[in-house]
Amino acid sequence: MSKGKGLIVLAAGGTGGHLFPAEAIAEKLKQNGYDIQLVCDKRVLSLLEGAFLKTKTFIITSIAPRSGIINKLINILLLFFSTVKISITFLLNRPKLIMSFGGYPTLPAALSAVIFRIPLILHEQNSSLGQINKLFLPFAKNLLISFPNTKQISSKYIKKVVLAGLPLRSKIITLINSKKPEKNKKLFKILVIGGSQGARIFSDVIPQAILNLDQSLQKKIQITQQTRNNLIDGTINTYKKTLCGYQVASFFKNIAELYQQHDLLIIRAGASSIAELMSFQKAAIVVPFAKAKDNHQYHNAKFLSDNSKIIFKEENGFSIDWLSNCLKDFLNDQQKIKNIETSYNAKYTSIHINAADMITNFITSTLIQN
Ligand SMILES: CC(=O)N[C@H]1[C@@H](OP(=O)(O)OP(=O)(O)OC[C@H]2O[C@@H](n3ccc(=O)[nH]c3=O)[C@H](O)[C@@H]2O)O[C@H](CO)[C@@H](O)[C@@H]1O
Repeated sequence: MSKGKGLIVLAAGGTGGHLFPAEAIAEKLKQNGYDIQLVCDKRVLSLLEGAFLKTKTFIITSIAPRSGIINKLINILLLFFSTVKISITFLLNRPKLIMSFGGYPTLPAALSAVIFRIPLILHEQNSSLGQINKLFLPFAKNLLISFPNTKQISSKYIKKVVLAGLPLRSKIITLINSKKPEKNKKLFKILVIGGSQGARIFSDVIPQAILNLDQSLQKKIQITQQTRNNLIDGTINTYKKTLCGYQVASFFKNIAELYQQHDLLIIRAGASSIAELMSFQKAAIVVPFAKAKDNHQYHNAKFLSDNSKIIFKEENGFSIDWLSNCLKDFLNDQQKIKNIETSYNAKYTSIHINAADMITNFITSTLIQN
């Protein structure tokens, strides 16, 4: 039973890219006296932290989304059962509002919201509208978008669309607003992040590119790399052949400190990574995941490269030779880092920093109007 201002359900699943923006909103809504419930799938359970640690969580059942008709049928059946279960909890708990962050694990909560006529607000993290958000847009009260000119939104629903930005967790905002640490002039620090799940291409290319450099340049590099569990040993084995300093792990919880401490980021173009990069205004090489649905990472990276001088490199051009030359250029002229850091279009550098407050106010006023 709700003790505070009422219950709000947040639906997010699949990856950190969906879960972390929801966590940022949960923090704010809790501070504002709302009770929160989370609907997610089991793939993100290991990522639950902060506001979600003490939040009632409803786990929807599904299997990994693979191609093949049998897999699809099983998933449809499991999603149907989850919808029935969630509908029952909605009947018992009567949430005031459902906010859905897209991805198929949000389907049961969004569908239950439509069935019981509970106000539904959608949040789209990417520069291109995802399938599940597209499906529910006709029924939703509003669609909050993270980037201007988000693609794939039918002009019929344009009045529902509000540019809100991508909410960042408070532990990240605190560091964005804090004093930058002094730069270590002797070392060139590189941070490699492949989204919440790591990226194979970074383990295939980056250690070899560093090995290709002269030893005098290798010595100047300190690299912190996130990669998949099964790639950690291979990645470390190549770094052992170089003279660079290295740290390799499958996930770093202190991501904001790492952004602050490093000179150059090599990252995928997941929406949260892009929003964090824009907010920290770091030098970066951005390599979109070519198989992302509707090529949404390409569009995220394109928006960023249209509004800064970051290096936008598609997967097919991200080769060992190309990266060795690129790193050589940075090591020989570190002014290049400064040039990128100062190139961000000021119009968009604070949008994501303010997004959690903006969205919380939006939800509060939506509830007052109802
Ligand atoms: C492969 C894929 O399709 N990924 C999608 C997924 O996000 P995915 O989780 O891959 O990527 P995002 O960049 O959106 O989010 C990653 C988040 O994890 C954090 N992080 C990452 C590594 C680490 O060691 N520590 C850490 O804290 C990052 O700071 C960031 O907040 O959903 C996003 C939102 O719909 C999409 O834009 C991405 O394209």
